[in-house]
Amino acid sequence: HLLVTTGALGLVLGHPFDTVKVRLQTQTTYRGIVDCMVKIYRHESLLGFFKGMSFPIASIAVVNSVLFGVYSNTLLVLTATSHQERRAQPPSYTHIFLAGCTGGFLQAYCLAPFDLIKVRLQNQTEPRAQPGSPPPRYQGPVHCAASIFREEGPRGLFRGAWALTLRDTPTMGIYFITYEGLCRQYTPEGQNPNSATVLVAGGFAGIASWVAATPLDVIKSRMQMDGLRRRAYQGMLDCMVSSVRQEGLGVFFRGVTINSARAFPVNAVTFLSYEYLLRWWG
Ligand SMILES: C[N+](C)(C)CCCC[C@H](N)C(=O)O
Repeated sequence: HLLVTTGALGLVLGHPFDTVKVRLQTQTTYRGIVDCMVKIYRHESLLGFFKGMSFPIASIAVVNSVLFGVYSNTLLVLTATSHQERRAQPPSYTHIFLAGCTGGFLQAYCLAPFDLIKVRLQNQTEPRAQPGSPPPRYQGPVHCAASIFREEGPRGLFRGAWALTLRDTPTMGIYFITYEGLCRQYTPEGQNPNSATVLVAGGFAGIASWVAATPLDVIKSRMQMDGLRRRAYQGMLDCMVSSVRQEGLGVFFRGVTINSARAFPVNAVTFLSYEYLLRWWG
């Protein structure tokens, strides 16, 4: 329950940052972080920052269980040491990286439809239902899922899933390597890292992996928005090429600043609850 509660809390607090990131990556109307925040607040009120939040919250438990479950089981298979023995016999960084990649690969498939609906809802700029004004295209997460299914077919729900998988497979390896590396650096041999170490290592793991993930994150978000009206991109490669042509190489780092600010607290609490769970039940 702790994993679920703190994970959800981190997600709620981090969501406004995520919304600004997604808008900066997929829309050209904003000049920067502050401009985007001011416009959202003016046109959509505070509620605008929380669009698309319910599905990520509903799915975080499943997605994180898949990620951390696959990660620790892959490590178990690779190293043949249990959780209890792990502090005495720490796994190699190669094994950590491979286990992280495996976890990232499998969680990406669970995440894909939820992430798609989140991005579509976050990009709706209409203010909340006002009498007289036309309603937004999607009325909520379930309506959004049903509309995508109807308009774009069942495969439509997996739009951008390939880019998401490519984004997450190596960067989840980086995520766990950074976390383990920092923990080992600041923990005496054979001991468990203390809470402060876990928080800081988790926070930096979040930042490091998100910085590495940003180029494909931009492409992923753009692929997910494609198909809404008419298709603009032939595929992932075409999306990359035309984005760079139109906006320069800087396009690959859209939203990296605001996303890093979000990543630190969110991933600090994620790893803290992971460590507590391991110690209680591991
Ligand atoms: C691998 N990648 C960098 C994409 C994500 C790493 C952190 C995932 C975490 N649930 C979060 O929302 O921050």
